[in-house]
Amino acid sequence: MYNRVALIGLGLIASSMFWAIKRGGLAGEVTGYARSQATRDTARRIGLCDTVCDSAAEAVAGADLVILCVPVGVMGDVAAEIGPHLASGATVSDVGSVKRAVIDAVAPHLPDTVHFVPGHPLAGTEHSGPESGFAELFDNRWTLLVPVEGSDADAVARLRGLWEGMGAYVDEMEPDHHDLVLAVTSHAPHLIAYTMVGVADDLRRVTDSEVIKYSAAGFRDFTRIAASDPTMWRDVFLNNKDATLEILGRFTEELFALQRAIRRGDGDHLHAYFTRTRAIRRGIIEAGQDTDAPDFGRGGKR
Ligand SMILES: NC(=O)C1=CN([C@@H]2O[C@H](COP(=O)(O)OP(=O)(O)OC[C@H]3O[C@@H](n4cnc5c(N)ncnc54)[C@H](O)[C@@H]3O)[C@@H](O)[C@H]2O)C=CC1
Ligand SMILES: O=C(O)C(=O)Cc1ccc(O)cc1
Repeated sequence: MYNRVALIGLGLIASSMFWAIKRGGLAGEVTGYARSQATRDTARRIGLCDTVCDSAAEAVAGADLVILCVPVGVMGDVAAEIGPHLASGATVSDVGSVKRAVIDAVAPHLPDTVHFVPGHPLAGTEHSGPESGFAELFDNRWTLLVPVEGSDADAVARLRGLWEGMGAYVDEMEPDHHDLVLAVTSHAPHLIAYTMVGVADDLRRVTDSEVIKYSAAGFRDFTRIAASDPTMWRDVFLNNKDATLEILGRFTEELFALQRAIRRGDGDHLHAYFTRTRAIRRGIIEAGQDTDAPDFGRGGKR
């Protein structure tokens, strides 16, 4: 599908992309670059990328697809570094969890001769680094492509084909809408998990290790999410500030209302609220929107 793909930043997402590209035979050659020597050494040792380059400029030279797989806060710096070395007609994409800030940071550094098609795979784990990737990460998960004004339709279609080849379902979305949707579905939930684990840690003196020993599914999931990479998540919140603050504002209002219901013993309020939220989960399943369901994607449910 592409002759030469360059992956910049060799962590969870880039390494998963590499293994998925190899699994599907989707590119002639894959080059890679990471800022730290240690990451490049690890990548070479485990056979991650056909060629690991010692500079970003070298990695992107002659590539017809370049994908920025670095934390959101450094996307602009990396774009400035590679801009002068991009091949004419190449597509530049990214996998950042935030889209508007990345577009604003990256676009000014790209020459007019390349196509910019931002993207975001809605798939990940709490692990990071070059050894954490696996070919199946994107299987049956959504990837959102977020074309910018003037994005070339052929470049978008070709990139869609690559993601589908890596096992993903693909949709397109407008950048600000993406950031609001992700604030609800991913960014605010991560912050809530971080907070809950922080609260448990503050209580450590009182609870000793019982919180960990007896943690039921809910808290266990929070600890998994709260183990995610601190640099990545710092950058997500600093770069999706408005949407995250909007959602957290609504969240705290609802939380206060539930808190008051508990204090007042208002069981009706609690029961009505939990009934409504249960219907949302059932709605996801009944509408055929659960990508984990065995028949998802068949029978026109997508
Ligand atoms: N981890 C996850 O679950 C998901 C992450 N993303 C997004 O994907 C991107 C990458 O995330 P991960 O692969 O999880 O991160 P990671 O921490 O596993 O890897 C990031 C890589 O970028 C390198 N790097 C950092 N600064 C750099 C620079 N200035 N120049 C070159 N390389 C640099 C690091 O050395 C590392 O190899 C982020 O923008 C994140 O928001 C998207 C979907 C899921
Ligand atoms: O591990 C999890 O539960 C995740 O939520 C993974 C994830 C993290 C960040 C993204 O932008 C997309 C997916």
